[in-house]
Amino acid sequence: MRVRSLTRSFDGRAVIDDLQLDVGAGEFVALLGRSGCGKSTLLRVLAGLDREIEGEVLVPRRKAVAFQAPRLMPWKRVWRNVLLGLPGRPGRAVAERALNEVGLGHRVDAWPKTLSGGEAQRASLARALVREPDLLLLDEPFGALDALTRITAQQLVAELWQRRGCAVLLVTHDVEEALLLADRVLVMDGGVIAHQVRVDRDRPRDIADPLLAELRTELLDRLGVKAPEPAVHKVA
Ligand SMILES: Nc1ncnc2c1ncn2[C@@H]1O[C@H](COP(=O)(O)OP(=O)(O)OP(=O)(O)O)[C@@H](O)[C@H]1O
Repeated sequence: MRVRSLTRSFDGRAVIDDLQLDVGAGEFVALLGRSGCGKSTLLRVLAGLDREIEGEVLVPRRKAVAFQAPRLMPWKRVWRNVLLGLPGRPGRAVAERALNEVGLGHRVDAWPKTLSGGEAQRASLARALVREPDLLLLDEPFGALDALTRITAQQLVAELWQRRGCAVLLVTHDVEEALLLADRVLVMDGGVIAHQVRVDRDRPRDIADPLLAELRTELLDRLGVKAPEPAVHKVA
């Protein structure tokens, strides 16, 4: 994926302002930035949902996006939601395969309102996967989940990425999540990618790893947040 001199303005104000970005095939990139800095705007442009732009955006034809809110149609069963908008007339088996892949094989016929938050997010991921994307765009997909569900969902995304080999661009507010998952972490500020770090570590990663701790401090500093002590997870 290649973005050159991208500008997107609202009411004469450039939210994205001459931004450059490259994401390699199969690369996992996380995007951080203060609230309102333009992360979602960038993702919408990359997803092809917003074309009122200047500049050059080259993204794979096969791409898929999942948002923080799963956006399932309440009047369609889960498997039909997964196939929604897919070209051709894909059969139920296609949806079943994707739902199995995200651990939701037992909820194929469920109605969306009967799903938990984590399950709905999995359904949303399945809907992205049936598109067999070369680029998966994730806009805070774990933002609304409780801590434990969130960790499971993060592991799932890591697994899917490794299995599928697609590039991922993950928008998140969580510096630790970015460091645990991504090859590269970007900080958006002033309408551009203002800073980036490479996370040169095998997976699974440990947030207590000194390199990650160092990068965490660097990123929090860039985000203008004073680094709190790392959270200690205790099991009683
Ligand atoms: N359709 C729109 N019309 C006018 N302004 C918009 C529109 N979409 C986004 N903006 C503005 O663009 C700026 C960036 O918004 P965006 O949602 O991309 O930020 P964000 O970094 O994703 O924020 P958050 O982390 O809080 O989700 C904000 O000031 C927002 O008000």
